[in-house]
Amino acid sequence: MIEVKGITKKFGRKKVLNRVSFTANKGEITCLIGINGVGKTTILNAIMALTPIKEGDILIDGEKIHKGSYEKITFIPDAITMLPQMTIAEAMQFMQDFYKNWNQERANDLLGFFKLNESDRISTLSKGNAAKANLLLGLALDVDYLLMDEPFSGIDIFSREQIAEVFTSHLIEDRGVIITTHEINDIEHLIDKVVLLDNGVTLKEFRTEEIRENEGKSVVDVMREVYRG
Ligand SMILES: Nc1ncnc2c1ncn2[C@@H]1O[C@H](COP(=O)(O)OP(=O)(O)OP(=O)(O)O)[C@@H](O)[C@H]1O
Repeated sequence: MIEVKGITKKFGRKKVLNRVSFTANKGEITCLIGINGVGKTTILNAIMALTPIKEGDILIDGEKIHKGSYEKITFIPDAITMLPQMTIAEAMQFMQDFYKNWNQERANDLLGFFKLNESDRISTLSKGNAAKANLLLGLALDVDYLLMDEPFSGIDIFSREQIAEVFTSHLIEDRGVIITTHEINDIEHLIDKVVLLDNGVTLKEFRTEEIRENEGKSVVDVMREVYRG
């Protein structure tokens, strides 16, 4: 389990996160939702120790996060970070050389799943295929937790659907996933848990199945209540 406990982050005088807390379980998809600029990426960066936090703790499987924790967790940014002149095959080779937990078998599975051509250069990929190649490079790592920043952002509906399918496939297995989004519609059915954020605080944290079964509400219903109420 990833436990984010009361983290506070300031950029200059601006407090972006104000004691944000939530948990994300292994084997589940947890979605951080909030409008642009609410601090979703900053939370993922804080978990990855890419940005220092002022207060609070982050625990992974009960232990305070430390250097060794990053063998268990990976961050998939919202855009591919490989050099544009690389082919997908070269990008995969780079990952294999760099990370000892690279899983070539899963990478090949993902190539087929996303119908990507490994001889294509990154610079020539459509937005949708670039997003898929980006996910492939992260999902092929053998880690217990995957953090994904806006994996559905700016791509067409068919690519979104194909990316959504990967979440219910064997390619995710029993790993824990945290994704950020401001568009919930396409992916509501995939999500186990939702964390609603606003003004640097956690407004509400809930399990989708519970609100569906107990209150007959969708995630969007709860969002309307919380954000407009
Ligand atoms: N390095 C930085 N220096 C100063 N301010 C920053 C920095 N990074 C982020 N911010 C500010 O912190 C706030 C939260 O940014 P963040 O990128 O975490 O939001 P977000 O919810 O991920 O937004 P989006 O949906 O647009 O990606 C924003 O107001 C942003 O301008």
